[in-house]
Amino acid sequence: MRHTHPFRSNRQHHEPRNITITDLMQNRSRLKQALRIHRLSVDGNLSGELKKSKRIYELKIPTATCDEDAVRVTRDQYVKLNHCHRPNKDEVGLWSDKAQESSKVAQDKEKQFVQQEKELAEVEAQLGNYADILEKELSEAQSLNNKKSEDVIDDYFRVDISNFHKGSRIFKLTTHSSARLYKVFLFVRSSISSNLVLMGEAPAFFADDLHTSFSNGFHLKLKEFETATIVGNKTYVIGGIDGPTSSGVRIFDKSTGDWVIPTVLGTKPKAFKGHSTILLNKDRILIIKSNSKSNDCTWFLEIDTQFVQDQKKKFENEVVAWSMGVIGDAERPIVFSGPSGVGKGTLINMLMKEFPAMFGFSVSHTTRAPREKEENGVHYHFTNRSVMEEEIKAGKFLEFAAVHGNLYGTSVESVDVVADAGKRCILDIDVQGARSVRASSLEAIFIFICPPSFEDLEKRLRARGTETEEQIQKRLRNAKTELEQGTSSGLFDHILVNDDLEGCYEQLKKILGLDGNMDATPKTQTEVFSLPMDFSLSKIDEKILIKSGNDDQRIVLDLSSMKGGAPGRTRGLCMYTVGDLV
Ligand SMILES: Nc1nc2c(ncn2[C@@H]2O[C@H](COP(=O)(O)OP(=O)(O)O)[C@@H](O)[C@H]2O)c(=O)[nH]1
Ligand SMILES: Nc1ncnc2c1ncn2[C@@H]1O[C@H](COP(=O)(O)OP(=O)(O)O)[C@@H](O)[C@H]1O
Repeated sequence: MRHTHPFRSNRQHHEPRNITITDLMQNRSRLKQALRIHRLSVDGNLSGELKKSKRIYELKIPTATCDEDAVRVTRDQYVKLNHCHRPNKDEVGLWSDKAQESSKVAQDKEKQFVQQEKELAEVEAQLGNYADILEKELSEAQSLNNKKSEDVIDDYFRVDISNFHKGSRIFKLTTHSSARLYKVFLFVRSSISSNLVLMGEAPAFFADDLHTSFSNGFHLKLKEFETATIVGNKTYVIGGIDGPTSSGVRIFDKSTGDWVIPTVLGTKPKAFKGHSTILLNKDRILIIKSNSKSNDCTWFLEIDTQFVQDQKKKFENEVVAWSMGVIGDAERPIVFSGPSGVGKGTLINMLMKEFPAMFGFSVSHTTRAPREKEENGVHYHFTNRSVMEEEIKAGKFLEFAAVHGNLYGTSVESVDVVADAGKRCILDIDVQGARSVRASSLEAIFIFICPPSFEDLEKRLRARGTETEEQIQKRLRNAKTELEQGTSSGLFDHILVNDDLEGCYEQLKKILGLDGNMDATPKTQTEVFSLPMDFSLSKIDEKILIKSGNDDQRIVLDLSSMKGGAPGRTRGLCMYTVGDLV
């Protein structure tokens, strides 16, 4: 039986065409010869689809796979890349430089962002270089084509540079059907290592073992522990085991036919095996981890919440954000603001000393120098401006502001750490920061502390003895504005005058409901139970039923009091087991 040549263009058919493993294997030696490829991998992990539409071919390769490949190749310092293009001396030098850059990047996080940008520019430049090489080979191939008749590979793919853009690792390849070389260059940029890896041979792409077919008309082979959730034109593939090279989330956009690696914000769940998902309100995906404890099984991937929409504008890319679900109604965080020297720190210390199990302090980042008794990681995370600016760009901060000539910011993590300890979070931030937090999903209580008079404030600031005269002057100047804004903006729920310290502290406790006889233990603790390995999820109103496949265990996750969300925790969840579902 004459086998149809899988790579030969067929001008009669403009239907999508898949290359099967069988095709590939049968043509292997010929391919290798024609391509001068030493190794043609037919790797079960790689799958893709070769689609023909008029004269445009698209090669789609699951990006997570590319990622892993990319990193392996990076570590091997390019040697393994030498499959289909024998690099010249300059190129080898270039790539080993790049490999060195990669380890440097890993060691030196400070330079990561700058490095990424630099590398991206280099990739773009290199794409230009390779386009020239490809162009040359194309004409060679065309002349070959005139000499030989049969037995040749007659599709030639050329990287269409216009399709290379940030965040996407799928490249459209344009065919030149008269050419005799089949060669595909994959240009892959790894977002984590910020290194790039270039040039592999065309991996095996095949379609005969695709086992997941989606109603929205594309084929996708999911890896183990991956789930796919369809939201309109987009399919969110969430990875169960999250390697260091993968964001754990990739999105297939049906309208463009492209895979997109989104910018992932928030603290993502640690590696887990197995999970189920269910879409909520089209703006977030609920993820329930298998084989986990009820206090650590619920996560949300926000895909179109207000926060995510705002971030999409900022990053000009697809954005998703993780938020961990917290069972129980964790108490609202408390934001303290007030001019320098008013006594915020003093009041906060009193509160934390009297109720150590109840409150946790959000340790801010700052670029100001530490004071004599201040400890890194306790009073502040002391950092420098360039690092902090990079981290701000990377979305690490819930809020940040320039105060008295320095940068200050609350990282998402600093608030999460307190919530994870089951404690109520206290933030000491300026008025600008308070405004940002008000606009966020943190749902805090806002308390502004005033001095009895400006003279008292000045006295306290001088008596503290931690600032130079110049710094004191600057703080006093800023205090005027802060006092104006704090007392008139309606931003704060409570305004306390710190005249007599003890009196002020009593008032504070009253606001927080701590004045009577009360139990000063955290209120978030609820019974912890285990979730099964296999279960199904169904949604009934605002309740999610988690039903075990093996036994009669039924768990209800009640989302009716759900609040908060990225960039913090999603709180107010209630989870309980039931015998019979009513
Ligand atoms: N926006 C914001 N302000 C902060 C943060 N941490 C501290 N601040 C504010 O920065 C200002 C200066 O703080 P600091 O240098 O410790 O001086 P102090 O106010 O005199 O104790 C104060 O108003 C703090 O409330 C933060 O993470 N974000
Ligand atoms: N009610 C008060 N009366 C007098 N001194 C106070 C009072 N509250 C705080 N102080 C003192 O004022 C100084 C500044 O207080 P601090 O808590 O460091 O202010 P902030 O954190 O707002 O900058 C400290 O030396 C503190 O002991």
